Amino acid sequence: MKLAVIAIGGNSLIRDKSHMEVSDQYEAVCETAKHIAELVERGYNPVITHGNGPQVGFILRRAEIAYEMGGLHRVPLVSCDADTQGAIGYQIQQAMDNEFAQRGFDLRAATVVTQVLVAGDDPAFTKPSKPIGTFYNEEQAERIRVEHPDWTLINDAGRGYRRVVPSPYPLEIIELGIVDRLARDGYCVICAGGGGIPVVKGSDGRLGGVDAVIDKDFASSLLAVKIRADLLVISTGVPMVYLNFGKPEQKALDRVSAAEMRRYIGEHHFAPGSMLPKVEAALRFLEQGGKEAIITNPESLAEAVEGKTGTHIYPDT
Ligand SMILES: Nc1ncnc2c1ncn2[C@@H]1O[C@H](COP(=O)(O)OP(=O)(O)O)[C@@H](O)[C@H]1O
Ligand SMILES: NC(=O)OP(=O)(O)O
Repeated sequence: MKLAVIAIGGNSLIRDKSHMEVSDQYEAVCETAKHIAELVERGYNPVITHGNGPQVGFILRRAEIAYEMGGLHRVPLVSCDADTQGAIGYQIQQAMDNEFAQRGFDLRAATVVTQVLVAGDDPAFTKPSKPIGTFYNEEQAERIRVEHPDWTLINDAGRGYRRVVPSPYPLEIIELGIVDRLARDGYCVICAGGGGIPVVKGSDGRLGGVDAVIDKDFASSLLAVKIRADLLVISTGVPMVYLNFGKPEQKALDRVSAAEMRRYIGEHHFAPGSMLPKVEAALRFLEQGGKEAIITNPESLAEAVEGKTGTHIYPDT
């Protein structure tokens, strides 16, 4: 069986502002699980990673409000990262197991709490860039700037304002050996949730958590390289990547070489913080031995793997 790393976007698990309940997310997870199971029918063992941008922001804010109101303790961002691995991992694991049982597959899902090593002196710690939590409109953003002068807000790809936190680059997946073994033994592994729980190594070799949110596309790309995956699939809110996205002359990309993609990056076709890291993550996988990367949305997964839709990126020949 071939190994496919499938990275599910945090935003793609939240359909819209009127569907923000945990049950709504579970519905989105179940829908995505169906499409991932279709990949098993096409000969792939899925290794599933997921984002946590919206969810980690909600958890952090909930804890801050409880602290501000008095009575409850603070919760560090790194603990919120770990919480998202448990909560989202639980939903994906249950949804995958239900799907496998219904289809009569002899396959089980297993979630691995995953730590990812980052550099303590990564410049990202002084330049917050990872959007988390709620999208705010202009008026709300103005109020937040006054009420929370310590927050950094950015305009997230024209979709609204969001709080940003440091996002250091993933260097090493601590539980890689376990993930690799489980995947090669035929388990459907869910790991590196939210890009992994960021940790640094002290001079004594001991690991310790740091407050940040790693980009799950970069972590997924590192994972795909290290487990020598046959395919990296980045599942997000759009069926394909576009040139001139959102403009009348928008053009979908179906099959492109890494060199072409690099040229489009230079022409600023991909929004930083949303599509750009996905394209860069795909390129990193291809530069380090990967044969194919696909960017598409959950409902198009099976058709994309069959080459009927999605954006397929190939290494330079
Ligand atoms: N050139 C582009 N082509 C397609 N989508 C783009 C492009 N530039 C920005 N986007 C936006 O990026 C989004 C994916 O980023 P995001 O929602 O942050 O990812 P995630 O699904 O990992 O949470 C798409 O849904 C789309 O709205
Ligand atoms: N951690 C992370 O990259 O999450 P999103 O995919 O939700 O942005």
